[in-house]
Amino acid sequence: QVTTEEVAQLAEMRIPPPEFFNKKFSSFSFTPRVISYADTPLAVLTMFEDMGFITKFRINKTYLCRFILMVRKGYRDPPYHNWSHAFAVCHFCYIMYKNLDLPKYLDDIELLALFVACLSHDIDHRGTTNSFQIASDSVLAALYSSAGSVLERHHLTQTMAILNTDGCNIFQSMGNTNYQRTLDLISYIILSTDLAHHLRIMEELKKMSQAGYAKGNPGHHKLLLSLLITSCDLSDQTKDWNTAKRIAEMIYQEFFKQGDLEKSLGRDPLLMMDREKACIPELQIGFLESIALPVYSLLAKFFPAARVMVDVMQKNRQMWKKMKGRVKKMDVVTGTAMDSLL
Ligand SMILES: COc1ccc(Cl)c(-c2nnc3c(C)nc4ccc(C(=O)NCC(C)C)cc4n23)c1
Ligand SMILES: [Mg+2]
Ligand SMILES: [Zn+2]
Repeated sequence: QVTTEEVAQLAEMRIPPPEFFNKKFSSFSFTPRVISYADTPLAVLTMFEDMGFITKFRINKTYLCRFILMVRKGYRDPPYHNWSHAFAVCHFCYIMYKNLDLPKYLDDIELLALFVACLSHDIDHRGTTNSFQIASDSVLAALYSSAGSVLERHHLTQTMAILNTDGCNIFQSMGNTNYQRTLDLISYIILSTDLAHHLRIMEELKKMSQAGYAKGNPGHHKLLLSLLITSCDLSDQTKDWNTAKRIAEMIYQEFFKQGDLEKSLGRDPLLMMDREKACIPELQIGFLESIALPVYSLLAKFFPAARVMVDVMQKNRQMWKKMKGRVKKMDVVTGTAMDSLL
């Protein structure tokens, strides 16, 4: 629960314009992780307001404040899958809204569902993967493993639980039809944050990018919503090198903790989770080439303005290649130096 005081304190504040946080707040190059944890609820309010959602959907401001604070509280503090990640993800959704012409492709209600889903898409994440849930016979696996996307189903359940909490239902001013459609959209979008789902629809996404988007085709709306939230989920990698590198290292902190846990349980972790064997530059080059670059290349096919992020990501890949080269050389040098020392 969040306290009445916390909610009142946030609700009585005037909602500032985006520039209040930074004059580049709405640009692709802005790194949302510079906003302090304490200021993020107000920044989320600013984004809701700036996209016109509060007026358009007659959202009760106090309910919205309570909802935002409850979602923030719903996140744990693993190295990567914490509230800062959720805030970065929803910020990227906001800058796509501001810089790409999303309303030309998606309905208002789909955009609202996308933004809300970004906020809560990883809520109560434990810092371990779906396969770890299943292998460790966790409570979540017991609940959801038959349906797949174990963690994502849990994030969805937690989101619905908050919306069903007194004074948190930000959609209550909607008519029944729109209300139900919003919940259905949030469900679909959160479940589609499972990378396995994204990999399954890649072929369909490519076909849609070749055929061209048809606004009259509901299937195209769903495919695009999946692509957009995956773009948000990976968006740290579209930022400057220092940000991209720092966040990638955070992810491997989380992976290596899981690898240590698996070793202590007598199991062999994946290479990318084994701190003794993983070569982060090599793994990141692989992730950028096989997953991240195709995501933003597809995005740029629908939204040419997104091209800039492909270029930044290519530069980051070059930097990983340089890091890889340096590590290899160092190994050789150390090896030689060691021989001469011995
Ligand atoms: C969209 O859902 C997720 C869920 C969890 C994570 Cl950590 C990520 C994510 N966000 N940024 C990254 C970066 C920079 N590198 C990553 C390297 C590997 C993997 C990974 O899961 N590899 C397994 C393979 C079967 C695909 C994920 C990575 N990742 C995205
Ligand atoms: Mg997730
Ligand atoms: Zn995420």
